[in-house]
Amino acid sequence: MTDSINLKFGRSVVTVEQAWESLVVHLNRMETEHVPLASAFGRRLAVPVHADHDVPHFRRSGVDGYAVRAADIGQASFECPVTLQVTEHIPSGTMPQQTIGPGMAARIMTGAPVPDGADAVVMLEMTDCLMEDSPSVGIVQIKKAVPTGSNITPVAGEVGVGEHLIKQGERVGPGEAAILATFGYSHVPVYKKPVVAIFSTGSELLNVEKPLQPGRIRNSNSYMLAFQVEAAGGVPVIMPALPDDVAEVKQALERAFESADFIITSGGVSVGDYDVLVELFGRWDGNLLFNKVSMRPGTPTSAAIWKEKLLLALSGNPGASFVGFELFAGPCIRAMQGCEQPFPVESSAYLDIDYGKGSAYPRYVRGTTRVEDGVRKVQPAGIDKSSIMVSIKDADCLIKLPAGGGGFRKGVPVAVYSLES
Ligand SMILES: Nc1nc2c(c(=O)[nH]1)N[C@H]1C(S)=C(S)[C@@H](COP(=O)(O)OP(=O)(O)OC[C@H]3O[C@@H](n4cnc5c(N)ncnc54)[C@H](O)[C@@H]3O)O[C@H]1N2
Ligand code: MOO
Ligand SMILES: [Mg+2]
Repeated sequence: MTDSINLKFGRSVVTVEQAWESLVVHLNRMETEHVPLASAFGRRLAVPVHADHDVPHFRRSGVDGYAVRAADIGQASFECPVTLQVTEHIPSGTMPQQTIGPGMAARIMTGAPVPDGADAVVMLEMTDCLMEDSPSVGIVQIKKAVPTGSNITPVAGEVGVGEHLIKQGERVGPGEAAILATFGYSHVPVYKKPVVAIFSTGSELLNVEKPLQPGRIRNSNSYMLAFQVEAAGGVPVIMPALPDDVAEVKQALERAFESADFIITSGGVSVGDYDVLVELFGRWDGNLLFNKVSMRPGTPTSAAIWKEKLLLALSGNPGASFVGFELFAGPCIRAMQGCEQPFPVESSAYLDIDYGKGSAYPRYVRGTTRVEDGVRKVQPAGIDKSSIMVSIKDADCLIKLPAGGGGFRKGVPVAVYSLES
């Protein structure tokens, strides 16, 4: 009992940044697996990607037209076109058969290999095709002079062999998919997604399908957290909500640790009589990393290691759970999949309202940004209380307000952490 009282009231506080440091050293990288490229969206690469060939790997025409020798058409104009002999037609995907000599041209399509001897391509609109009686022979009139190199992408003009293209740990999005496909990754080595068990604690919680009962509420945090897990790239597993019973909570967590890579709980971390996580940490046989963070909401956020796995215990108030997840759990899920910079990145915006409340600890206010006349402005997404659930949906960032007494005036620049959507 004395221990748990100490844990409740005698907690030593760490900063958000110190909490980050203590978390990263205890995170385990996930194993890797190969997934089909079409299923790799949002996954994190387990290897760096280098070019194993040049792009393009042949001299590529950028337009539909005629491949020519620029010197041959140096005097060409609409009034005085230059006539060239057409040697062949080159569709995309076929190799030219003939070298372009003086006085010759080849009809060529966008994306096709430029024949040897040619050093420019003239757009079709600048030409007149004459005597096109056979597919391979004809005469063309060129009505415009173009400089050497026109409309040709040289070999390696986009990417040279050996070039580093994507870092290990980067998330696969549309641009990465294009690169991976270009270099033949039909299957992509990625980190496995961490399986994240989500427990809400509290005897007041009703399952979502249950009718309301006096004094009881439906469990909303588990679903909110599950979607946050998905957005961060993990696999959420919503576990049955736990009553305020230490033995039951301990047993459920120990069982979950057998299959989950990471456990998140919400509720039961404050100083209340039934705050079970505090009781549990009081007799914890693992490593307690922190149990108080200098932040609002979520001051009693706690983290512990048990058998090399991480347990993050978030405050039960919905706003505190949401913010605690974004500051700590999301980064952990990203780091477990090799993300090099998993923590929120700070940018800035101008505060769009007076914010009256000072705070003993830095505040991480759920915020909504907008751009007006090119200026990024931000304001709280709703009533800024950690018990308020309904405005979480409007938050696209966290506004970081430093600790201090006086509040903040409209128009001051503030630090903002954008939330991944
Ligand atoms: N004497 C003090 N009381 C409180 C303090 C304090 O410093 N001294 N801190 C307050 C702050 S701040 C927070 S945040 C909460 C933290 O509470 P717990 O983490 O112990 O969470 P609970 O007591 O279990 O629940 C708090 C609140 O949130 C509701 N809740 C919990 N789980 C869910 C869920 N899954 N879905 C929806 N809502 C949930 C719960 O019903 C309570 O209303 O403590 C303050 N008190
Ligand atoms: O610290 Mo409580 O977690 O503000 O909302
Ligand atoms: Mg409580």
